[in-house]
Amino acid sequence: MKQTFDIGLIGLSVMGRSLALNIADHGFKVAGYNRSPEVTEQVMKEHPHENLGAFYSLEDLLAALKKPRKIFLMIQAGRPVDAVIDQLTPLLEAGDIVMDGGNSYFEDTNRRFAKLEEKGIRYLGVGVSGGEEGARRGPSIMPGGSREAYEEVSSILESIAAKAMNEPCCTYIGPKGAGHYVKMVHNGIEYADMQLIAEAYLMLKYAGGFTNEELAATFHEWNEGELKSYLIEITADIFREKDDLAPGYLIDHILDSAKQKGTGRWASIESLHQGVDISMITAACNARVMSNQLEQRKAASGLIPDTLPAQNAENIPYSGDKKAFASMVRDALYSGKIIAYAQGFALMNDASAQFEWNLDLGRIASIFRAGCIIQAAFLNDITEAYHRDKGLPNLILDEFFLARINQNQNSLRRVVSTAILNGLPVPAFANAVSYLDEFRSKANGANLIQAQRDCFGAHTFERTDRDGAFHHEWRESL
Ligand SMILES: NC(=O)C1=CN([C@@H]2O[C@H](COP(=O)(O)OP(=O)(O)OC[C@H]3O[C@@H](n4cnc5c(N)ncnc54)[C@H](OP(=O)(O)O)[C@@H]3O)[C@@H](O)[C@H]2O)C=CC1
Ligand SMILES: O=C(CO)[C@H](O)[C@H](O)COP(=O)(O)O
Repeated sequence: MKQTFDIGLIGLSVMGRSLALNIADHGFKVAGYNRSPEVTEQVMKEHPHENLGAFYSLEDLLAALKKPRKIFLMIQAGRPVDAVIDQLTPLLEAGDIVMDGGNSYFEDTNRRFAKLEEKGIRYLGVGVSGGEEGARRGPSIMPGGSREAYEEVSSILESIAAKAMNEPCCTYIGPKGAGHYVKMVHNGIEYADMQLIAEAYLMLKYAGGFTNEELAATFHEWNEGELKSYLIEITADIFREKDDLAPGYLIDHILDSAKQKGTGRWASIESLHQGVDISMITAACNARVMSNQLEQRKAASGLIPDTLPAQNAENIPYSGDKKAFASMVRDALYSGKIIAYAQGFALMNDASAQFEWNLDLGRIASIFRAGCIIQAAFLNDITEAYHRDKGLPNLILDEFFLARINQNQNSLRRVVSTAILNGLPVPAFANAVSYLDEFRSKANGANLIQAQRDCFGAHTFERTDRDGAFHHEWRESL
């Protein structure tokens, strides 16, 4: 068989077929393969393309690829990736390049990288974001692993990536699993951003009495300013969608219980390992978990009133000025968003040091500007913040974001207090305030924790007035 294909794409489900067609559109010849042959047949029937060829065995697929062979896996993360790598390995040669574009756990990517490196096979863990539409028209791409291998596939990946200010939203991230790590944090930020938007919706709907049309108009207006982003844009449109199975709006017929595939949870678990506070991302994961407790929530809502009747009068959230109320929620959302992104970037900053990955956070922010789910106008501001200071330890400390936080923190506090007084759950907003206060406060109460630890376990403490580790014989003189 003639080796005429530039790249092999394994997995032709939603993401794989969209990427295959995107690559084919850019003039590269793509050899497509899917475990279930009927999927391949369907793709070829529904999306015929002069640069896309169908293959029904891995042997035939590999025989058709130019050397060194470039293979892109776009399959279910976890065991399937190991299974396919095991099938591919005996067919591969040293120098071939395997890329995993799925949402793989970065530690799995570290392991696969090392295993294939022993055989001289070059491995890239490639984070891809943008959903089906992004994959088809231009995703944000986060490749990590062998840099030398990246240089050989960069022309393909950079040509299919989204473009922001004429720059491809694709860059080499770092060694081993760094690309999948960054995708994991991207998804963690995605969870927090979505949770903040959901909480803003709760506030406007239940505290402010906004109708779906008013919600749509408000979110559309927000999308014209600093909050401009893909998630705000789709949210605005979601409120306008009419139901096709029942009267009214679709949003009001969707079960109040959110699913997750796990990438946000990985970010949260990893933050505990690393010792970095990403409380808003963790809160967003927990909010989805709690939303799944439908039976218990139903029982509890009948048992626990949202506010004490005597206090109801004080809890009236606003005077009736919907514009002013929306403006307060908007400012709170913007502050919350800054803090959520600050947490995600702080986690990556720490990983960069701990794993010696030398992550370029400014460049990472710049590839999030288009193509991905968290694409937002303010990623330009994050990019600029890292241009001002490459080693910025926390985004909140950048002059631009500091000014915005100081301008809007009052709205954030008012939204959280209004929500709490009215029994509306706002875990992401509440964690944003707590994080800010823990970050800015001169006193966190940790001196008392240290005293307790030393008292019950002689764990020692440091002093404010002299160096060293001290132990005190507590309660002896009492
Ligand atoms: N959907 C999305 O919006 C996004 C998805 N991703 C990630 O991209 C990857 C692909 O996602 P998506 O397109 O949604 O599809 P799925 O995650 O649903 O995966 C389906 C694909 O995996 C293949 N597969 C599953 N098990 C095996 C196996 N043991 N051996 C070989 N192939 C197997 C399926 O083949 P078969 O048809 O034979 O079952 C099919 O091609 C996932 O890792 C996902 O997390 C990343 C960004 C966005
Ligand atoms: O990777 C993605 C976007 O970048 C997926 O859309 C994301 O995995 C969705 O995650 P979950 O199902 O956990 O909400």
